[in-house]
Amino acid sequence: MMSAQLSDPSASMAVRVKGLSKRFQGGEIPVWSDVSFDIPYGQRVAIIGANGAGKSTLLRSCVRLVEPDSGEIFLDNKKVTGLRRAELSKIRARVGFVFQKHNLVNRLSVLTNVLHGGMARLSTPRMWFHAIAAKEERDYAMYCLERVNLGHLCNRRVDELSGGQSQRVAIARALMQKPGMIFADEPVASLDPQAGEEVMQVFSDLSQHEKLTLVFVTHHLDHALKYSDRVLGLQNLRLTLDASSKSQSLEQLRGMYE
Ligand SMILES: Nc1ncnc2c1ncn2[C@@H]1O[C@H](COP(=O)(O)OP(=O)(O)OP(=O)(O)O)[C@@H](O)[C@H]1O
Repeated sequence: MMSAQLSDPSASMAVRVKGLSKRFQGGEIPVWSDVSFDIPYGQRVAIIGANGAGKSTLLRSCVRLVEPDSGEIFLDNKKVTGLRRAELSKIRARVGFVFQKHNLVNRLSVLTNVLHGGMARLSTPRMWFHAIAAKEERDYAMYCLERVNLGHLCNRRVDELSGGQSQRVAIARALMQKPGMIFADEPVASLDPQAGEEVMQVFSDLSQHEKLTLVFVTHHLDHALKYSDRVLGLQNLRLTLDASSKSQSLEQLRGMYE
C-alpha cells in the first residue's frame, strides 16, 4: 500500500479503524477487507475510489450504521464495536453526518431545520420540544447558520433555497449536534462547480479553524487534493492508498480508477 506516516500510533485519535472487513449478506466477495487507519483530531481526510469500491460502506461502518463483520473501531478513543445501542447513540451524537441528499424538511424554515440537529443530543421528545423553544438553542442555531454564512436566510423556507444553500443548511444542522467530527458522503455530488467549491470551503474552514475532524467521500479528485490533508483510496477490495494530499497529483489519484 502507498502509505505515509500521518499519525503518531500512540497519540489519541478521533478515528481508529483496525482490520475492518465487510461482506454483505448474499455477497460472494467482501466489499473490502483488512482496512486499518488512524485519523488524528482535526485532520481532513478524503476517501476516493471507483463506484462500488465501498466508500459509503466504510464511512457508515465507522458509526455502525453498517455493521462490519470483523475488526475494531474507536471514535473519540471509545471502542464502538461491541457497544450496546444506548451507548452507541451517545457516540454517534458526536458525529455530524452530511449526505449527498440533504434530507431537510422543505416546508419548514431554515432555522427550524437547523434546530432539529440539536435533537441528536437530547433523549426524549419532551426535551426536543423544550430545546426547539429554548432561547439558548435558537441562539446556538443562529450561530451555526452564521458559521456557514447563512444567518441572513434563517426565516426562509428550505424549498426557496438553492442546492448549495441547502447543503450549507445541512452542515449547520450537523453543527447543531456540537460534533467533534463530520462525516460527509459525496456532499457536493449534486451541486454545480461553484456551489460545490463553496460547500467544500465551508467544510474546510470549519475543520481548520475549529479542529473539527472531517472525513468526506468524493469523486472530485481536485477537491480531494485541495480540501484534505490526507487521501484514503479503496481499490480491489482493499485500502490501497493512504497518503498525504500534498504528496499526490491528480494523475496519481486517477490511478485509483484503473
Ligand atoms: N445494504 C447493502 N446490501 C447489499 N449490498 C450492498 C449494500 N450497500 C452496498 N452494497 C454493495 O457494496 C458495494 C459497495 O457499495 P458502496 O455504496 O459502499 O460503494 P461506493 O464506493 O460508495 O460507491 P459509489 O461511488 O457508487 O457511491 C457495492 O457493490 C454495493 O452494491
